[in-house]
Amino acid sequence: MKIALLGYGKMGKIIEKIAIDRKHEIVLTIDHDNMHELTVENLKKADVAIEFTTPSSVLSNIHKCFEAGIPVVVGTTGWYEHLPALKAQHEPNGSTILYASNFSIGVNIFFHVNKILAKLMNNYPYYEVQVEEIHHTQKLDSPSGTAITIAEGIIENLDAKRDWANILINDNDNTVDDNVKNEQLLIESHRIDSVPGTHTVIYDSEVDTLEFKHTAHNRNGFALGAVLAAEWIKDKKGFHSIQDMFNFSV
Ligand SMILES: NC(=O)C1=CN([C@@H]2O[C@H](COP(=O)(O)OP(=O)(O)OC[C@H]3O[C@@H](n4cnc5c(N)ncnc54)[C@H](OP(=O)(O)O)[C@@H]3O)[C@@H](O)[C@H]2O)C=CC1
Ligand SMILES: O=C(O)C1=N[C@H](C(=O)O)C[C@H](O)C1
Repeated sequence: MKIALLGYGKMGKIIEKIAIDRKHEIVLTIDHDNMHELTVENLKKADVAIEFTTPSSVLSNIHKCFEAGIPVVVGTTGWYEHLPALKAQHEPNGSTILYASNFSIGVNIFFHVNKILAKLMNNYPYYEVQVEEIHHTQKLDSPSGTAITIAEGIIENLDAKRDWANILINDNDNTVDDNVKNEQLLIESHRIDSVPGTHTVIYDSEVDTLEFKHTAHNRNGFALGAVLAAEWIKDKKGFHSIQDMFNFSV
């Protein structure tokens, strides 16, 4: 499969290696300093594009891929508020995209179990729930896309929570935000050195604490998931989330 790589940072470089190991060919690599090469003509040389850039560039990159008529796998986070409008405008034209706040298999299992756990916790209202995410200090968006997906999974299934609120906590800052209302699910974001991504759902009561946690040891799981997604989407049409690719059952 011929792949166009949009974004050649921490993720782009690992994706390149895994794609080559899986016998794919990288026919175009776009980074900040050669953006002029991101043309419809160049994109048409690829079967699929994989996009891991920044929240401010992702939308225009998606539009370029749609214009070129190639499917695009999007890992960039921090842009999902534009998804409904993008879908309404482009799905009817047969444009193809697969997006995920997290491509790792472990996190997608986590998403699934998180929903089941939230439903169960309706029976135990004396537990207060909170989401915590920890990422490296270069991360541009907060809360993380993964934390938002986790929060949405809880809000869909736990009657006590209606929406989420975020606080970004700096090292050694124990500020508690009084503005978070009872019916809001708190997402606490921490930025520490080079942490690849840690997410925890915490149910706390007076007598005990229940913690459900995913820790990424490195970025390889995200990158492999993105290449698998590119293989999956190559001959499909329309708007897909990664849930369409995974089919969990027990
Ligand atoms: N869904 C998932 O599983 C995962 C998602 N992510 C998300 O992916 C995104 C990228 O992460 P990461 O690789 O760690 O970030 P990096 O900052 O390491 O890489 C982003 C790269 O994109 C480049 N870039 C900036 N603007 C453009 C543009 N217009 N076109 C092409 N390239 C551009 C940057 O160049 P320069 O530095 O010169 O500006 C940089 O090299 C983030 O949004 C992150 O949250 C990350 C890991 C997993
Ligand atoms: O920026 C990152 O690094 C990551 N971003 C994604 C997110 O926002 O959830 C996925 C992963 O946690 C790493």
